[in-house]
Amino acid sequence: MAEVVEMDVTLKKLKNMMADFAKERDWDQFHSPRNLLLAMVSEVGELSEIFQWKGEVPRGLPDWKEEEKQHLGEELSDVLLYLVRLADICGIDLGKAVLRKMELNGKKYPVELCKGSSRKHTEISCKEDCNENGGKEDDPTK
Ligand SMILES: Nc1ccn([C@H]2C[C@H](O)[C@@H](COP(=O)(O)OP(=O)(O)OP(=O)(O)O)O2)c(=O)n1
Repeated sequence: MAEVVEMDVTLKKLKNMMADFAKERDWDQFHSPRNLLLAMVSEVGELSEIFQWKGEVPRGLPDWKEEEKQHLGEELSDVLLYLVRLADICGIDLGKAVLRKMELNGKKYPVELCKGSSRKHTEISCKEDCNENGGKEDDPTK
């Protein structure tokens, strides 16, 4: 098995690694936005297959064999790598975008309204919880 070099992983490093990987193989021609999106979705399918028919599984997957966990890691990695590459090819700074999105998520789901509830933000009750606009607006960020 190939030796795995331990190093700090950043989105920027992964982006550069994927760019080098494609360039070395003259694969830039295949890495179009649509192709990468389809490749990522098919890897999501492979990821789903691992969980298919197993029913709910406990967190940490305590009963899974090492090979099964390794396989899971491989499929998760494929999804991540294609996602990083797709963002790059589309000219999206994924690091910047994800930090901005986390900030938006925090505003959309304020702790005081959402703690212990899995309701979608459109279902958070404004009538009881933020009645400044007569309950007309469901989205607390607007
Ligand atoms: N045109 C391609 C083909 C592959 N890869 C890279 C990104 C993924 O991490 C991995 C995907 O390889 P495969 O398509 O061979 O998929 P799997 O590794 O899942 O193998 P299999 O489909 O046989 O299970 O290789 C890539 O960047 N560009």
